Amino acid sequence: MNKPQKRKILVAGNWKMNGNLALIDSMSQTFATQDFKHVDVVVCPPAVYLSSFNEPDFAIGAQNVSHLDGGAYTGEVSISMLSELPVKYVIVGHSERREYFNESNELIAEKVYKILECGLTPIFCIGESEQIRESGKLFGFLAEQLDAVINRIGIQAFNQLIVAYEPIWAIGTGKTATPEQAQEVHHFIREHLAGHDANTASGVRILYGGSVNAASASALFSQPDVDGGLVGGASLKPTEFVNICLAAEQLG
Ligand SMILES: O=C[C@H](O)COP(=O)(O)O
Repeated sequence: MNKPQKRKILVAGNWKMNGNLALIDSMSQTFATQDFKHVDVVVCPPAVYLSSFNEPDFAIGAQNVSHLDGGAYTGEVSISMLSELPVKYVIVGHSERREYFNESNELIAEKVYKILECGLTPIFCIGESEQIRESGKLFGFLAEQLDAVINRIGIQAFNQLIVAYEPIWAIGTGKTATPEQAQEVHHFIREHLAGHDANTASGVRILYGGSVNAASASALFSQPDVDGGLVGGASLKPTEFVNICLAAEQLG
């Protein structure tokens, strides 16, 4: 099924704390031979490499930003600093930030606010652990994550951001959600947003993340409410990542 025109498929590669100058080189060379028209491609390298790409074929995203504006905060990077770089997107709320750096729903909502205020596009991640899913609290848990942003900024924030649904049990495990599992949750997310504003809900792009690879991409991205992917491990392999983007291109 083709996506509505306004929901162009987006494929974002999140390198996490991986990669080096050699990977930037080989990724750029691999993409230089491609011409994607029906898919937006984003590469999110570690912060030190955000200025190292000279690649017109994909956009650049940061993996994190501070909620603070500037000052004596060793190690932090502000949104105004990112906005001086060729950065269009910022991942926010990734489960690894929530778990290892204690980022709360409220802090994440504040970061989303800062990113939007500066005119960049948040890739706002939500997702549940296996334990939450098995306890039957899945939808309530995801609703809380969404509501933190709605309460801080309003539903209109979702006109300018991208949601990424990443079940934690599928991240880096090789255990991809089935297309049906992904669709069920993406549909819930869209319905939840529609409870606030139907028009906003129908336009928001919702990516799936969790062990996406070239073999699983097409079935996932062809689900009616799945508008692309946030790809971790497979985005570190240029040919595999291009093949995921090609699968998306064919659905466009
Ligand atoms: O941000 C990307 C996700 O955490 C997915 O990672 P993965 O594709 O390695 O499972």
